[in-house]
Amino acid sequence: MNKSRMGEAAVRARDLRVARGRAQVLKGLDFTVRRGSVTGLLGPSGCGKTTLMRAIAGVQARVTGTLDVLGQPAGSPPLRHLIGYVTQAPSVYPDLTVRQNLEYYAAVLGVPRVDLAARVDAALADVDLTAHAGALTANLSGGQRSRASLAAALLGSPELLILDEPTVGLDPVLRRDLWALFHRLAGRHGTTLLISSHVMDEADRCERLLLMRAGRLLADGTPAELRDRTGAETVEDAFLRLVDADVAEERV
Ligand SMILES: Nc1ncnc2c1ncn2[C@@H]1O[C@H](COP(=O)(O)OP(=O)(O)OP(=O)(O)O)[C@@H](O)[C@H]1O
Repeated sequence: MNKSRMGEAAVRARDLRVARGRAQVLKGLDFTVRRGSVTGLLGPSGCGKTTLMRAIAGVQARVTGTLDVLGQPAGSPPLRHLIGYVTQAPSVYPDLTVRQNLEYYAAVLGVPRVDLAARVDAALADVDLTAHAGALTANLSGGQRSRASLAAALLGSPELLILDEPTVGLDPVLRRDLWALFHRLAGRHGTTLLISSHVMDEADRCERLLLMRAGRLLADGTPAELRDRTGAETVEDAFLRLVDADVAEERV
């Protein structure tokens, strides 16, 4: 990415609302995600993280308000090649090997034939799957399969990577390595990463945090700011205090 664009908004939401079924699932969110940053999206199960990610990726129906992504309205066709979205469900084909999957996705993404093998090798190395390149995807563990999906998303060198709980089911060493990869992508390529997680100790690995509860944004700031604001020692405690305060306010 052009360095001069760092610091611009990768995502800008104003009064963002989403209805699913009869319920209002996102209830008027206002936030900005800076280009080239690693932002964590945290909150209890069902608070709307996946819905928000789907809206940003342009695949969510019934979105109202303003939602600009990389300077264009979410869902605009040119954004398709600029965004990598890795859902919680692996998107790789079980009856192909890992390498065949990546070759297929590289071809779909329009990677030139001469670059294809090198790109696939780099993506395999990034997610630590080189040793499993020839394995049938059906025979991988759950964590290996989700890393194969992540490798597929990396092939297109997206400007915005949206990762829905990418570290679920991974051991601490792999989690640490993946977080190092996320920061490398942001630092070296200026990629913007929006990463959801349930795991609060991962919050400290993010530059910025968006804390959600029940379809609303509870807090938006750096881990240090959130700790200072609440007087808590950990982000987990800060989050719990913010939730408790929010629940108490609702009861009034
Ligand atoms: N297809 C759907 N139709 C109707 N409501 C839905 C649908 N999918 C999700 N919801 C509701 O929308 C709300 C937000 O769900 P969402 O999946 O965005 O939460 P989440 O924070 O990502 O949860 P988790 O951490 O468990 O993945 C929930 O109350 C859920 O029940």
